[in-house]
Amino acid sequence: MSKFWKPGTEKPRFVEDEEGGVLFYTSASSSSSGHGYASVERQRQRLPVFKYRTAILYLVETHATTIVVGETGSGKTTQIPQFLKEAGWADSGRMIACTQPRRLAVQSVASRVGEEMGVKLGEEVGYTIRFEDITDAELTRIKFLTDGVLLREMMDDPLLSKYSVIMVDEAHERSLSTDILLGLLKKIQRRRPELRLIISSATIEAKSMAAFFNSSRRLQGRDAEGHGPRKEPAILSVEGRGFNVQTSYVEDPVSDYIRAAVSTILSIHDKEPMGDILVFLTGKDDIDAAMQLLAEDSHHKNQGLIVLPLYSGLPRADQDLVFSPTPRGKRKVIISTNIAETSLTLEGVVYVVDCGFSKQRFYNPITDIENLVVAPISRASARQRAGRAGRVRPGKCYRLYTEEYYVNEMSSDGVPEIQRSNLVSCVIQLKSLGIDNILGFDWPASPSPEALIRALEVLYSLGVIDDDAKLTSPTGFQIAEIPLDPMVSKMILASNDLGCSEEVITIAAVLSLQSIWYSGRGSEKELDEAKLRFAAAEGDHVTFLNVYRGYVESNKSSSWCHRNHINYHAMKKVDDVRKQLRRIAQRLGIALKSCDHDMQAVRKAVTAGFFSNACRVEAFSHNGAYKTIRGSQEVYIHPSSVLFRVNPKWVIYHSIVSTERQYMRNVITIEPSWLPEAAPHFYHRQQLDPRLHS
Ligand SMILES: Nc1ncnc2c1ncn2[C@@H]1O[C@H](COP(=O)(O)OP(=O)(O)OP(=O)(O)O)[C@@H](O)[C@H]1O
Repeated sequence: MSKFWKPGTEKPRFVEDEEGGVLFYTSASSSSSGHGYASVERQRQRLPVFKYRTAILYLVETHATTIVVGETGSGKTTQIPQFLKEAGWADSGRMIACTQPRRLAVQSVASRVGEEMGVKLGEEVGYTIRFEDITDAELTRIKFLTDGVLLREMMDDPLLSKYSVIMVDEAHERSLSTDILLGLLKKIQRRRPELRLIISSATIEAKSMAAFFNSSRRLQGRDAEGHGPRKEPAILSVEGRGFNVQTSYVEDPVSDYIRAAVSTILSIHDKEPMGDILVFLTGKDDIDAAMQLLAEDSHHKNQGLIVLPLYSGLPRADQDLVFSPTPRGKRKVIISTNIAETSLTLEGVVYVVDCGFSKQRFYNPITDIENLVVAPISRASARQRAGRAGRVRPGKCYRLYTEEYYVNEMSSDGVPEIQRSNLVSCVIQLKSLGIDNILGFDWPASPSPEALIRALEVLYSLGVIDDDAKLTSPTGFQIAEIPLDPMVSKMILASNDLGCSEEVITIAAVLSLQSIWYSGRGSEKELDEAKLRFAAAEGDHVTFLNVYRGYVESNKSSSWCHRNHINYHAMKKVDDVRKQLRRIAQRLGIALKSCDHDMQAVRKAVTAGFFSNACRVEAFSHNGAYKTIRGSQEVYIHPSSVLFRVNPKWVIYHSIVSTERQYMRNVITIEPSWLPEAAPHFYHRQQLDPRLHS
């Protein structure tokens, strides 16, 4: 039976892995970071992928699809787009695209490549992520972008005609957008034989990728005259990795990975030479808890540590701190979610601490609930995490799980996101690109028919598709054009008739961020008090409106935000997203109108989009339990909501997070009679009436 490490009793003890502790090797010697072009050029030439330059260019020239397999740190992301540019693939106004599953990776890889090429970011090298476009229509030749943004670009340019080569990076991650993209790119290739695809993937996935791109008979060989690229994919394996990363495992399983991570950090700081530490935990709550524990360290082993969080909703200024050089004599500790798992190079990082878990989406089509659940990572993820050390010098990785668990129990790859997600956004995207037979679409990994049917049902109820499952005009086309979750887009459309588009656009902008509150260490009480100053009886959405109004009345002042525990950078982002959404709304013919204080209009607009997330409080519940109307699932209001402990009878939630319970985040009160009005097919009156009288 496994032994468990008890927090506070002893520290986790590590053993090196049996292969001599060496996961990665290189012939290159350690180097410090390069400043100036010459040293950057030397660094480029040391990367394993450099030796394959000619082979890569030959394969891209002669094959429609090239799958490049290589270890993390071999230089695929930063070098291949440059090789292509140097070889002329971006001449005559053409462009090279490189997609990433994560926004942070897009930004950081683009700035690295810009630096290596000695050009200003946004000119020859640029990037686009949702709501942020740092490219120049005339100048940009290499463009980094999220796979989701490339999918959006297809709405205006279905054949992606401005790109000569599209590199889909980190394809093994099997993100939802990557899988949709791969299916669509395969289709585009038939219409544009001159388009070249490069799929960069970890070893295990390469064969299935090749099989996918090879799976159509029509794709084999060259054209009738023997011209053009070969249509069956080429696979190139890039041998060689970054620097040595010595891996250790705990001897016995740990029962509390946050405490184990903190004592590992302190022990590295105590015993190991200088070098930054990157710690992988699962989410902001974990990160806050670990930061708190580090701050409380009574033995003062934390002296000289600069502790920084890293997660997807973090404001840009805080993100920049993570990438900034570590002051002399100090050691940075970056505590991150899995957003730092792939494609990132954090120059100072020598040590990686991996808790072995991440937050993952799981959608249940029966209950129609998509949860973010803390679940074990795969071996592929663990290797990616270890690969964040050893990028510019040798490193060490401390895994907070046993080697036995890593070898025998951890799954080799995770389940593709498409098989564990709500598919509403995915279906509308395909529909808007004219793909009507969703069930027959050529997916790299098939989604479950139940999830597809659920998505079609919700889209039908939203009025996005008609009886023939085609996009409705104008509603369906309008919703597809707004770069937001279709439910949020529907809420914006509904606000037109309800005369509250200004308010609803503000709410949509706030919901597009993770949080607008500033939750510093030990300031939970002050944050709760600040929230009370804005709290609205109608719920969180209306509270956001109060905050935004206050922000505008303060002349968008940073000190006002500071005083009220509101994140100033988040508010600036809200303003920015708001401006973009207002422009889109105007283009779609939505009148920009304010309803002033008529919050019923706002609540009805939210209901129009989110009717499928309606819940009713349990009649005899003393602990604030709710039941979802559609799936009869037990859910609770999240403690961060202004309606926590208020427990109004009928509510609608924006999303669910699962910890020990299923918690509703961002909750608003509604009248039950609005549900059948908003979605008559979804809610029949008969279904609701008995509950109304209970
Ligand atoms: N910002 C940076 N500062 C210093 N060196 C960097 C930076 N970005 C990349 N490098 C160097 O380039 C190497 C290759 O990075 P690149 O992202 O191209 O690798 P990769 O093969 O795509 O790996 P991954 O799949 O992990 O992203 C890094 O290991 C590092 O040595």
